[in-house]
Amino acid sequence: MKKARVLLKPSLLSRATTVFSSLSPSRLLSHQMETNPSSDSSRYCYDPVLRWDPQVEDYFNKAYGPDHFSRISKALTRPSSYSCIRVNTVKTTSDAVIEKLTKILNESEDGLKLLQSDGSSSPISKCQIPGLEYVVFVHGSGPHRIEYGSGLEGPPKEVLVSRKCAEAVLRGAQVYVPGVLACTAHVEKGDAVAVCVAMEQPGDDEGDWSVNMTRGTTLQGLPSDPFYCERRGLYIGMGTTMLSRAGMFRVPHGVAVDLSNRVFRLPSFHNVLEGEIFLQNLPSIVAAHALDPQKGERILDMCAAPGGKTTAIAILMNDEGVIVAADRSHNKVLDVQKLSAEMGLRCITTCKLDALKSVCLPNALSDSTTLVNGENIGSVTNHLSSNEEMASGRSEAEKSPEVNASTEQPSGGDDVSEAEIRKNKGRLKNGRGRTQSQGGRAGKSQGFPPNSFDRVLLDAPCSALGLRPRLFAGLESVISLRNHGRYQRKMLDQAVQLVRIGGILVYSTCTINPSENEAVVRYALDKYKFLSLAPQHPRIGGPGLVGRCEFSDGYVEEWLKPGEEEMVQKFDPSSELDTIGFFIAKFSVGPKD
Ligand SMILES: C[S@@+](CC[C@H](N)C(=O)[O-])C[C@H]1O[C@@H](n2cnc3c(N)ncnc32)[C@H](O)[C@@H]1O
Repeated sequence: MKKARVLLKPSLLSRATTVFSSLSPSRLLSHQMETNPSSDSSRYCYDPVLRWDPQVEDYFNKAYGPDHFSRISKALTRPSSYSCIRVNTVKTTSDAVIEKLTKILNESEDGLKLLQSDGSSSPISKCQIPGLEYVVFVHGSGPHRIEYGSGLEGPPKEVLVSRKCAEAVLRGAQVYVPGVLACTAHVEKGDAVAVCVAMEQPGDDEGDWSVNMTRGTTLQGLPSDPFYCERRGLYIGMGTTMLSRAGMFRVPHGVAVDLSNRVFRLPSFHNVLEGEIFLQNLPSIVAAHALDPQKGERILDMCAAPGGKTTAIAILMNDEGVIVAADRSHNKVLDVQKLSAEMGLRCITTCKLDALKSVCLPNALSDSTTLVNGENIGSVTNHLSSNEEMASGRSEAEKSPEVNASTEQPSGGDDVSEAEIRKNKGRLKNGRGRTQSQGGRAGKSQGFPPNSFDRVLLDAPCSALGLRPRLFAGLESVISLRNHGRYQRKMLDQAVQLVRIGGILVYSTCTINPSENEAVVRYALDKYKFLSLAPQHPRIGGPGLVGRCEFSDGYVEEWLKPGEEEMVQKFDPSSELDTIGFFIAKFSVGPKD
């Protein structure tokens, strides 16, 4: 087995000093206590410091103020203190779900720990926010102080896991075999081990970070071990090995460590009450409410996978109307289909579509062929109507007056022949457009005509710098953060065209980065004078950032203007709501010139 390389070469020390400059004084002091590891309580604890690119840190310090950004940065390293569960009200009720979850918790060891941690009161409660009573919270606990070395003369045996594995474990997952990178020598099945995290370290080139460790490395529990210093304060729990050391690096999957004593205790509801509940962050649920979808409407979800918001919207519409759930990735579209089928939602139609090419120009499509959910619907003589039908999953003849009333009919829609309508009617009766019957194929779309949706959700791909827990953030530079914003503006340019006059456009991201939030809103309002910010219900997030930021390279980024900040919702991970970082803007679409 190859030996792990020592990571911090002398030439890198100056950079490493910058990287570690934000270490707390107690952690700096504990660097000097390597001689007696087992008594070093500041080593065997969970006290991570999130690493940022220095220029990004500087930018966020300017945007939020250093104290506030330091609180945000700390909050990002912890999981939210509760799991948020959206109940599928098409299938069940929150009371029924609470009853079932209580039973599940009472019957599991982890669940019992949660019940005990909170005295006599139940860790399960209904959300008190008006309109969100179908959301259920299961409260966890932590951070807990864990005695890693109690009763031991030397340091505890250790299992070192990847950062991604650790982030999942902090959310309640088990320690699975593929996440294990290194382990102490002579570990047998049933041994007590401390689990710690291998964090990315700076590489030779600027902005280059890697773990740089061979999987299967043997740890000696000595300061000469790879990652010895870097593991300080990165211990996430104590557990029992389910495999010997050799087994951990031989078998391809399975649980490596049963982590019974965790820094954070959060119930894992993986595969529980499938179809009846969906684990979803609170701001994502609020984003679906901000769209305010109405029964019978036609909605486009431009970046839909895995379908969390799509299904939330479908439930708000009581599964009546049409939601086109699009995503660039074929496999991810299949995930949306699977989720919709599990939840028993029939109003969702899926398609593979690049959001940057969502708008089709009628003259470019006269002889094109359109696939819907994997089925060829033939040459499109009138693309407008065919796309409309694709979105609706039914022909014009089948539409209820309610749909027609709430939908602006694009001109030329009645050019479709009677024969075409009859043909499609028959096909649709057999279920075309129903996600459940697709058998693992995602239909391609060539885009939609302008003004063809009542509402559009653009839940844009983003830097995800609001997701929690996050243990590392060094990969984003100010340039990459700006580039995310550019990509999102291009998507927004498409979204704006697809919403009908009088319709609604919701833009959301799961990042704290103003370049992807306030700056995108500024762009939209300045470029499209027919857009205006609309009030959101419920509004539980905080205000957006007002002002601008001037960068050292001369680039100026404009954010919100006074008066606009209360119209958006910015979810701050360090606030009392204890959510992920998230941003929602809702636009009304006025007459377009
Ligand atoms: C933030 S996630 C969406 C989460 C989803 N709305 C939900 O609530 O479950 C962003 C999605 O955008 C998709 N995506 C990225 N670039 C895209 C593009 N150019 N066109 C369409 N989808 C894209 C990704 O595949 C990813 O699934």
